[in-house]
Amino acid sequence: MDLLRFITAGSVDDGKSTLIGRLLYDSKSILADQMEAIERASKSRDDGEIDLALLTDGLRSEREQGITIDVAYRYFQTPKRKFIIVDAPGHIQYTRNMVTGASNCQLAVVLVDARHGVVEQTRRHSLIASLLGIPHLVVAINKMDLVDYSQDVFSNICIHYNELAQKLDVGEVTYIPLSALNGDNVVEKSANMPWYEGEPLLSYLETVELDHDENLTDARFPVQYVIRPQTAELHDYRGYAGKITSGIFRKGDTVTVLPTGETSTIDAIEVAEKHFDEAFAPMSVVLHLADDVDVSRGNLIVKSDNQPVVSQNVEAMLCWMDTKPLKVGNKYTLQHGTFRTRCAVREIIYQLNVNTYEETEDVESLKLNDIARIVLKTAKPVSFDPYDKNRVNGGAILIDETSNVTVGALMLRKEAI
Ligand SMILES: Nc1nc2c(ncn2[C@@H]2O[C@H](COP(=O)(O)OP(=O)(O)OP(=O)(O)O)[C@@H](O)[C@H]2O)c(=O)[nH]1
Repeated sequence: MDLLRFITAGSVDDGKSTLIGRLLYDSKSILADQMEAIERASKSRDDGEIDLALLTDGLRSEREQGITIDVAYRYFQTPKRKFIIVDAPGHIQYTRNMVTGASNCQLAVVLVDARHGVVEQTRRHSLIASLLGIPHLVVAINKMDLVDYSQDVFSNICIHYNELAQKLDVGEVTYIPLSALNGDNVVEKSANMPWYEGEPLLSYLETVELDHDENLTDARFPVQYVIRPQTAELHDYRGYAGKITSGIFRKGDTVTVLPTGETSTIDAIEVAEKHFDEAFAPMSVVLHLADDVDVSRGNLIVKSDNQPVVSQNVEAMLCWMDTKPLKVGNKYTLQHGTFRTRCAVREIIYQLNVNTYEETEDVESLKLNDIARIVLKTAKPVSFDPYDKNRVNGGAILIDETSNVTVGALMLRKEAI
């Protein structure tokens, strides 16, 4: 069964907790003891209704203990698919939370309160979803019960959002009118909105096509370990262990080791001591090469006829996640897959206004949650693909050298001149 990993984003009080609660409740993914606890807690309410937000928030506070970055993960399953909901709470540190949670999501649910329409947070969340290259976007227009389930209200928000989406590089956008509180169009199709011809949220989540999101073209294998047994009879054995992050490798393929550029062919592909003729992302394998080339941890093995950019000058979009500002000239560690190198901030090309999407030049420093296009100079060459072509091999992070904390998320774009 396949797995859909999605993030929910919305301003405080748009109804995110209620929506997640409703999804879990109506799809019967709540454990019996959790259900009893919620029913007990809800009894104290005047209307005696079950408070679905209690379920989500209860789980959230459990998960938050001891976690520095504020993202909670929730799992549920229907007969059709498994789901992981990445729940990034909507308060102040939203950019950082959303970036942290969303980088490997295939879908984002952006909540909009039907009474308020597109607001600042909607713009910010949509921008981040677009920067992170999330291929599917659901605009969930919630609290439709408070606007008399009006088709006009829904259509106006869709038109307004569409204008915004034009300015961004967002993938597929789907609009769903719903009431998380009453359950309209969450799991069951709503009788209150007969004018809506689309599916309820859950059926959309169950059926949205995910296969074409996989990058099967660029074969990329970051080396995690070199395996070199010391026993005499195995003295020829040398394998490279790691996880294929994209594409397909076959026995006999001509490959190049980056950044050195040495070339060889694949002699064998091994998974749990069995041999295979081919392997693809996201399999963990041991590759054997025909020649005794120099390979170490952090190197990238690729097919020779499809190579990434290899450069020490890298242009990237950056989400800054530290309270200490980033300044031009500052030095950090860049981590790209299994590869690490020191780097310096060469330039801030522009800073992006997260609400108007305008670009400001002549910026010398960035503060927490800022987004900018920058140039890094690295000590060793980085072997990367543009993020919009390959999310795994185009993503990287910046680490503070003294505290060892992740301070920035990078979407690598191209070689800088
Ligand atoms: N009328 C109506 N109220 C709703 C709906 N969805 C949520 N609410 C109410 O809106 C308020 C906020 O809902 P929450 O689910 O707590 O909001 P949230 O966005 O999850 O907030 P945080 O996750 O805590 O940031 C609560 O009082 C909900 O009962 C809806 O569809 N209709």
